[in-house]
Amino acid sequence: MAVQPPKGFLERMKELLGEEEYAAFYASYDNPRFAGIRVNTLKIDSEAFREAVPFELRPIPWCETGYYIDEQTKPGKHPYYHAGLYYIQEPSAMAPVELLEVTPGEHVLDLCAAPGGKSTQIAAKLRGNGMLVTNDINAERTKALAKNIELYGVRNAVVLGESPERIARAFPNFFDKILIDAPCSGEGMFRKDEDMARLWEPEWIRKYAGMQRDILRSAAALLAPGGRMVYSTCTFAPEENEATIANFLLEHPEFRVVPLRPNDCISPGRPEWLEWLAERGEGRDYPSEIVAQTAMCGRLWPHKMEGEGHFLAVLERQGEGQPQEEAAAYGNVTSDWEGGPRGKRDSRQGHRGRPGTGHDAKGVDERELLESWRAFSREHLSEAELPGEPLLFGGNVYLSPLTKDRLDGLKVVRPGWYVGSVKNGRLTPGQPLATALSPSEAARVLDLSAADGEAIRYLKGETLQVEAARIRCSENAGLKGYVLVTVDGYSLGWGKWQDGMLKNEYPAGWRWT
Ligand SMILES: C[S@@+](CC[C@H](N)C(=O)[O-])C[C@H]1O[C@@H](n2cnc3c(N)ncnc32)[C@H](O)[C@@H]1O
Repeated sequence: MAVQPPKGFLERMKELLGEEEYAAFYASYDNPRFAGIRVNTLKIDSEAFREAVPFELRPIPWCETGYYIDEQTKPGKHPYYHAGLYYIQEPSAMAPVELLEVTPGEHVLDLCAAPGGKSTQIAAKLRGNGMLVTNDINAERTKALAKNIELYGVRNAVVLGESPERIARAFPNFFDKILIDAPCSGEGMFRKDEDMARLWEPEWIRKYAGMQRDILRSAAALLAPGGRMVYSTCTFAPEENEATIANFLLEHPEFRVVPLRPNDCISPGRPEWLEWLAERGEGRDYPSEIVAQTAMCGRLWPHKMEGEGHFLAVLERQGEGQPQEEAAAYGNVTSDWEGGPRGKRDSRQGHRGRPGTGHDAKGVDERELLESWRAFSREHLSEAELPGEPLLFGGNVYLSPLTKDRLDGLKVVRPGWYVGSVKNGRLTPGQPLATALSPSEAARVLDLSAADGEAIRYLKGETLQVEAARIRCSENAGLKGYVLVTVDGYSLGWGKWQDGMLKNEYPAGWRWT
């Protein structure tokens, strides 16, 4: 057996599943774990991806952009990984976002998001239109979340490090879709993460169930009428799954479970386990219509499909949805937001639109800084208008899908797409500007090849010898200035060319090691 699950856990599972199913469940711990990658369609479409990558790919049935891979291929050791073309993700973890049914233009919240696997999946579905607010209460974990948002080229995300209650106070009824990938006792991850198996304690179940109920309560207040949310865990305990949903439905009659159609991969919820809990004095009796709805939730079982254990519930809030056409354009939220999630904004107010109106906390003049951004755009970017509201935050310039006042009083990790920092009136472009730019949006591009090792040398931070003829300049752009470095056409970072040498601007913390 590759991993030995805790004894107390196995005893519970035997009681819940019964002898026959338990035998199959237990045997699944003899199987190797499954590894997966998901295509980042913000950067490359699935067909081009299948042709480009050297890995053997096998489709994951529940995620159109997901593939099983052989872990031995080391997917993290390829320049395309550094170009953000794919995310390495456990296959079952790709299911919740598929059920959220995100469409471009929506306001989406990922409430428990770090390190950001599901947020990058949501962002790909938004295709740059609408807004993703991605949050995690753990400050340390929001660093990885912000990095993933940046590596995967997401332009329309705000990263928060807040409690769900405080977000609910700031954004009541604001979101069309919410993902609650809840903190849980992690019983479904023992095969993937041996530490989880070693550390697991039965007390965790009750502790996490309490947290999940609080988080769901806030999520309900954040969702617009007619909106949808998906609740997911990677644990088997009914206290954290069917019982959490039953309690939620009891408290929130305006919600109903959207039935999941069971198939070869998704098994139904286990309403009978509510009774099992009640008999042990650890649950309660629920009205029959609530019990029936827990059967419409989904379970992914390691003995029935190729992935780790998960629980899924799709919940819809009754009521009229907001008119979708108002959400269609990126950044259409006004600063004088009132009486509803969306206001209209003159679409001409793009990033060259409304000027800054004061000084930031460091006393820096916003107008001056925003002018530096405009000057940079003229010199180093092509004519294309980039989306979002330019705003100053901590001395850096961001393009944000929200206006600054909407974020007042919240713990903001990134108020939007980080485009650069300003020193002595000049903007130094940020790495996230490069990763989210397409080559056609940059004034100068140097394309490296993944095949000949030059891209890896760039990713290691080396200075490259580059003939002038290799730099592709847009009309009116000279060779001097920031060069967008790409690998086979996909953005990696910045460089600066002079006299046959490319000075490497790839950040030290991102380098190939
Ligand atoms: C299952 S993990 C999320 C994984 C993530 N969705 C992904 O796909 O990469 C649960 C996360 O919830 C966070 N968390 C715990 N309590 C929270 C709370 N009260 N509010 C928001 N996030 C919380 C944890 O820090 C943890 O990062």
